[in-house]
Amino acid sequence: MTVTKTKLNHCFIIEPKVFDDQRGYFFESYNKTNFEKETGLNPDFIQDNEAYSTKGTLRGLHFQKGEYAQAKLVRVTQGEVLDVAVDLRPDSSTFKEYISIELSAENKKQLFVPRGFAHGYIVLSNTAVFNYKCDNVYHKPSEGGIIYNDTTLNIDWILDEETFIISDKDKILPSINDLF
Ligand SMILES: Cc1cn([C@H]2C[C@H](O)[C@@H](COP(=O)(O)OP(=O)(O)O[C@H]3O[C@@H](C)C(=O)[C@@H](O)[C@H]3O)O2)c(=O)[nH]c1=O
Repeated sequence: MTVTKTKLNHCFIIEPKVFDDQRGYFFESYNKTNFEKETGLNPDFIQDNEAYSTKGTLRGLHFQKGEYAQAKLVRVTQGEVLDVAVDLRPDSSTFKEYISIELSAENKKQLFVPRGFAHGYIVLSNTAVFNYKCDNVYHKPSEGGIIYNDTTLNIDWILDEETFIISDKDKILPSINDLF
């Protein structure tokens, strides 16, 4: 696997080594030992999630607060998304900055999103299956979020906003400056 730093501290892009042969391909989608060696981090992943969405679906930007904060290792197993991570750690030199990266079943890239970040994605292909590992349990009362069209972040979600499919709860999230 190859691990590449992003401009956000502790947020890494992971590219697995893929073995192709006449049958198809094989790769290790997660290897704890190599992950820890290459990133210097040791998240204890305890939950795996999967979401299916259609084109234009935008989920985010989400986080869990306090003791229920979650780090996530995210990837796409069918289709393509634009994935976004926002640094919400006030003591970080990249506080209120974000990165975006295209994750797809084809490029097999993964993004490690640390605790203290907001995370979201939009589906660019007709459909997509999104998979991720979390190092903390889901806890609804601890949910928090930032509105996808936050004017401070000014994220380019690539697709036409009129086509976005967004949950009612995500349409009324606060701005980053309301939170901090
Ligand atoms: C995230 C989650 C949701 N649920 C339930 C709650 C709800 O009834 C249903 C759908 O939940 P949501 O609308 O919050 O799903 P979704 O908008 O896909 O939420 C996810 O978005 C991405 C961007 C993330 O980063 C994730 O951490 C998570 O917040 O699934 C669980 O049971 N366990 C979970 O871990």
